Amino acid sequence: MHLYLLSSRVSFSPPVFCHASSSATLPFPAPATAKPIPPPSSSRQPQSLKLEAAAPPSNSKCALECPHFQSCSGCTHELDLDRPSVVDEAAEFFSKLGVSDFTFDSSRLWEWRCRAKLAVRGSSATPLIGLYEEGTHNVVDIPHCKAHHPRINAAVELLRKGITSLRILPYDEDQGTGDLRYVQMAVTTHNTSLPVSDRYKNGKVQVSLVWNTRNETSPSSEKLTALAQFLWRNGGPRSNENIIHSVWANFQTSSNNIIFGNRWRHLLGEMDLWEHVGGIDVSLAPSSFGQANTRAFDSLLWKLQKYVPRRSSVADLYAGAGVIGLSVAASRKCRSVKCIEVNKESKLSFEKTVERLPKSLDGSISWHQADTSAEPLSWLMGSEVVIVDPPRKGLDASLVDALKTISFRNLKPMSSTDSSQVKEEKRPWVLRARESSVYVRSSTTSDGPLVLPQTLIYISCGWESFKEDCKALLSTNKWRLEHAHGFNFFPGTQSIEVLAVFQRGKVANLKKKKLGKKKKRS
Ligand SMILES: C[S@@+](CC[C@H](N)C(=O)[O-])C[C@H]1O[C@@H](n2cnc3c(N)ncnc32)[C@H](O)[C@@H]1O
Repeated sequence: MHLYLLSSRVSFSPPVFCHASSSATLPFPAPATAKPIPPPSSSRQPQSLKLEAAAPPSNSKCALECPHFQSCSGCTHELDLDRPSVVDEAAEFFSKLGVSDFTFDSSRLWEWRCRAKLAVRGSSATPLIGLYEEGTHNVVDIPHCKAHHPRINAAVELLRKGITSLRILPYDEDQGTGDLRYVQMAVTTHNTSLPVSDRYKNGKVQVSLVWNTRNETSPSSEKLTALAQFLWRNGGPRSNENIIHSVWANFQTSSNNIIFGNRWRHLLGEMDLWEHVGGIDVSLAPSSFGQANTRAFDSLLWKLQKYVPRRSSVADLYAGAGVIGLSVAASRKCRSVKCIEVNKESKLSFEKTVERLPKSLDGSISWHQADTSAEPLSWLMGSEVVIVDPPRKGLDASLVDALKTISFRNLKPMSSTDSSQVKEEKRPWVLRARESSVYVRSSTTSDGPLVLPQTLIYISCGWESFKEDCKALLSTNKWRLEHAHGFNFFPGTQSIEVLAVFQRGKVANLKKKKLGKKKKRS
């Protein structure tokens, strides 16, 4: 049994052609014969390509064929969706660092986006629902977006009808007036009442309406209720469309560019959105971070799990709702997993996900609301494996420094945050953070501070910042880079997701050590 203690710390569809192979790992480049791929909505197995530096360009023509490409800022390239050119650069980068196993996994090339935040502008008669035109604040309508899960496009059309028929006013940025500012569409593709092959295409959409009032008691809330009911009546489970999972409201009146305000209200439908990735059921509240490409994220999680030793102790930094940490807690039967995340809204989703973990797990699991840059050492000490998944800008400088300098000499500061001395902590910000932590106690105690991280797993969505962080980490010879993999998280862009595995110590030292041991034995 898990015991919770809230306690201290912180459509246009011309045929598209693309290389496709059922083989899991192919030498690159793939065979030159192009064959038609199934329609984008069908379920496809991920491909993993083993890449070498300076691989010759692929003949692949995996084309986006999106009618909005010229105007919308969402996608930056139309061809070779299966292999953005940054992959060659990555292969070369890792090869120079001595990594020989770099692979690139591609899953869905179209209809991959299961989470979208769209601006709502224009007028009630002609609403614009989409992304900004590059370099402007002009919103481009993208009803036939090829990256969106088709149910997102269907929900957007329903919303458009609702706005028009109920005369909802889209937000006017210059005046600060209007009702509806943004909409977030998040798709769950996990419906166990359907055969596995039908689940993805039959996803349901959690719609979050960002309303331009302080709260639900404001005069325009009647319109909000009417819009939610319109969506539910025409898209909910009793409708012919049956595409809406739930409707939420977020209240935001700020004049800045921040999409969401602090106040969330569940309006209709199921409260919890469940998805299944990395072998576990995960709950994703609309206010928590969620990965946009569900399928690619699932592939990454399965790969990542192999690099976490069984029964190890793990720290998951930049954890969101703890999906990565909890997935390894279950698959690797970890002794302890602690998740650290700055957004307090992720806590509830973490707790719900924990509730669905196998009851047989006996490791300790915790989630802490904290800024990892504030006292990074306190989160690193005591765990054998550290997983970092920072935003696009990369790791906080203080965390890079801590990773570069961490040694047993740092043990003293750690003891001051030991739970036996909680009463002595007087700093109000630390005490506040402690109050928002969640501990799942178990028969196994977590490691003490006398453990230093031996494995660092870096997940990156920002290639440029990753290269900088990687060079900084390797500069002191405290870490060596052992494995690297790329994942096609954002087809149509030059962004890839990277999974890099570092081990503590430099290669030369290790060899010396092994030689030394052999000599002693002989
Ligand atoms: C790329 S997301 C990864 C989330 C999570 N690993 C997942 O896959 O669902 C980065 C996360 O880091 C959090 N974050 C950003 N800066 C942070 C900081 N200084 N300390 C802790 N968390 C931070 C964000 O709120 C966000 O949830």
